[in-house]
Amino acid sequence: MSNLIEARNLTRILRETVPVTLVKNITLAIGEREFVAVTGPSGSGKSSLLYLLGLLDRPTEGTLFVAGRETEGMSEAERAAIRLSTIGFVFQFHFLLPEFTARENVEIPMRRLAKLSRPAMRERAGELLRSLGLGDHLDKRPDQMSGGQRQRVAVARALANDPPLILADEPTGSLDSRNSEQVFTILEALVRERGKTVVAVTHDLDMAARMDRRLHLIDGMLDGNLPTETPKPG
Ligand SMILES: Nc1ncnc2c1ncn2[C@@H]1O[C@H](COP(=O)(O)OP(=O)(O)OP(=O)(O)O)[C@@H](O)[C@H]1O
Repeated sequence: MSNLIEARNLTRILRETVPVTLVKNITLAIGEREFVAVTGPSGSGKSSLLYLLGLLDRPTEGTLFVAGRETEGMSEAERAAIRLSTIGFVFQFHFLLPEFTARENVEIPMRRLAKLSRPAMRERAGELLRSLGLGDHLDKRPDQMSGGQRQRVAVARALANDPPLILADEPTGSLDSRNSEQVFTILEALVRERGKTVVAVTHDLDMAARMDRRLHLIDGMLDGNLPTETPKPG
């Protein structure tokens, strides 16, 4: 199994008047078809780690390979190209563009990648939304949908360019329990049925317990400095 992410001694220090260490000495590998939770107390560096792994931020020290490519010497344009094709993001808040329909929001990353024809993009956006139970909402704008529906549109948008890796920062953090469960089930199905790797920051320890692996952060460091392995079911 090849690794989608390999990080060695990843450290990120903010050079403020007083330096702030966001994450420190993180070494980890995440393979294909893994469902990984990032847990830890508030302020322990979970979001900071996810941003580094997603090439939204650069480490101060250490090396990071994403999909087999060393990222350190990359230009912003190269990093953006990898993000677009290899990584889908889901955040706590949906960040859909309010003036566009669900389908258009899902088409936007496809337009940026520009690999499909316009009709094929439209078709694929519709298929993705239907597969997430949103067939009746293709032409609705975000303000015409519920919170749970909007977050499912955000998941469809993350899948737009068929990336192998989905990074999610508290994807159920602003949802009620029923919608949280629905979004969790969708993320799980992305791994089990579509072969994606999902790495999700969560405060919800019950959810984390249902994932394959937990990366627990304390003060910016991995607990024990080793990923906690648990046997996979089956
Ligand atoms: N731009 C910044 N300037 C100063 N401190 C920062 C900045 N960004 C993050 N921090 C601090 O770095 C630490 C890690 O933040 P981070 O958001 O990664 O933690 P987290 O585990 O995701 O927290 P939460 O669970 O509350 O979202 C925190 O103590 C935070 O206050």
